[in-house]
Amino acid sequence: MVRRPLPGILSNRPAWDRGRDLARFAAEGATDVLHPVITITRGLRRQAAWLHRWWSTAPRDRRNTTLFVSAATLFVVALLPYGPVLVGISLMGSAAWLGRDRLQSPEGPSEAERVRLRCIYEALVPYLTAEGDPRPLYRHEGDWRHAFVGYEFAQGRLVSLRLRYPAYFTDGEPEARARVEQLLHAKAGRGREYRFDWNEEENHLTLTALPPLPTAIAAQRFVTAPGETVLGFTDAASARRTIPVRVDGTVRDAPPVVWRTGPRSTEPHLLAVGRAGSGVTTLLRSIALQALHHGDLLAVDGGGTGEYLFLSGRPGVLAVESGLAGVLATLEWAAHETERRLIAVSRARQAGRPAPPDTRRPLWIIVDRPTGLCQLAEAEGRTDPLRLLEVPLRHGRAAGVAVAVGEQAEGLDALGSAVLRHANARVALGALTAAQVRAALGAPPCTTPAAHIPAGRGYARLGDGPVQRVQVPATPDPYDEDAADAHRQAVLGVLRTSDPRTVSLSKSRENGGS
Ligand SMILES: Nc1ncnc2c1ncn2[C@@H]1O[C@H](COP(=O)(O)OP(=O)(O)OP(=O)(O)O)[C@@H](O)[C@H]1O
Repeated sequence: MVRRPLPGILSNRPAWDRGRDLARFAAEGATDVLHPVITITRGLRRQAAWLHRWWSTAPRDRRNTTLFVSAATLFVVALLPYGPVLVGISLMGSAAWLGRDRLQSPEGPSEAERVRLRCIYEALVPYLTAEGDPRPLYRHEGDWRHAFVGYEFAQGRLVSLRLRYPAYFTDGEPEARARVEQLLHAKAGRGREYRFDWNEEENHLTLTALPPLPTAIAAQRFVTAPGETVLGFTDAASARRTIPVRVDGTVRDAPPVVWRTGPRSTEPHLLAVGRAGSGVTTLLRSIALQALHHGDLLAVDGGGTGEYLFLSGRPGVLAVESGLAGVLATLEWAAHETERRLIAVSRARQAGRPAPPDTRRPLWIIVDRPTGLCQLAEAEGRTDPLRLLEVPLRHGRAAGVAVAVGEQAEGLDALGSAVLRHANARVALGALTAAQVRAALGAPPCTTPAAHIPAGRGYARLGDGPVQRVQVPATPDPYDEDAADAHRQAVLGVLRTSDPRTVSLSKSRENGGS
């Protein structure tokens, strides 16, 4: 009888060799048997990670809506016959699909990406190492994997990088941060905007390449409550909510920067600064259009360019002035009106009555480029227009008067203390230096400058809040023939909807009236 040979692992090889083979054999067998479980677990983990990422970046209102819809769907499914079983099977199926081995896309960075990461690591060595550190995180020929805890590339370009830094790095000093940010900006690829999030508690820095903000949103009636004004649109991650906007004939959600005015506002007045042609007038025009839905408006055109003349004679527009005499008369009236409202409101409050109706409609004072007029007033020995603006600035909040001032960045110092003290909603537009943005907002810009800055692009800061990127909606002078026709028509469309005569006419047409 022929004796069959024993399997290799049971042959007369050394005992330790056989032990190792047995262990490998058992591990391979277990992996084969448990493969579906491992795949599904990996898929579930990927689903959970995706959900966590979405949850931490989505605006709160969207999270609440999704939570509500999911809970309602689960409730309905639970009532259906076999509903929970079917949901379980679908979940496992999608987890198995997500968790499959993706052999085509090998884990880890490609050779070119590894070279890029190593280059960034080496460049950071002089900035993040201190003499005497026995185990430096950053050292020449060191391992970048210990320092870079997360990274992402898209089409060969770095789009996010999360790095650790030693606890002794002076991350509280703006200059030290700026040095690291400048270096990363250069190494990660110029031409894009980057945001840097410093986590001082955990000694982590996250760099994120930001996509440009959309520039296609034009003037329109925004879905806001009374007292809310949309200054522009920002990143989804830094907005608390989204609002529906019409863009090229379709409606989509966009995250707005909303400025609140009125008696409970902590930033009742606004100051916008920018370079020439950066879009300050456009922002003030956009504010004026929104103001007309609920209030009355005074417009002072200090530049005398006639860019507010389209507002003259519209319902709710009390005056549009550009000459010094007219401006002084208008601002004097505004100061008296503020005092009158203040007295009326205070008397009503003392008598325990609600504020009288003639104080409730907000009054808006839009002042574009006042410093030129101040110079003129001084030369002619007349009252300083900014001095007349002090009463609305000081008492406007209680009296329902909101002031929005626009000025060139170079004229910031000439604005006077009342504007700088009371106008706490701030916007800085155009290609300003970091120092100019800091002077305008009281805080540095939250991103590196973009290579191309479209008109209406900049930063906004409400009070002591965070600095946000902002893109002002395109709101040209409708009589400006150089502006896009669609944008001019959009402005005229908003004016029509805020005209009570047009609104009542269209309502009566809808009701079949003549
Ligand atoms: N958000 C925007 N979207 C599209 N175009 C804009 C936007 N903001 C401004 N523009 C365009 O840029 C040009 C300059 O805008 P604007 O007059 O508002 O700037 P400014 O800062 O007031 O400058 P100026 O000193 O020339 O008055 C205009 O042609 C305007 O239509």
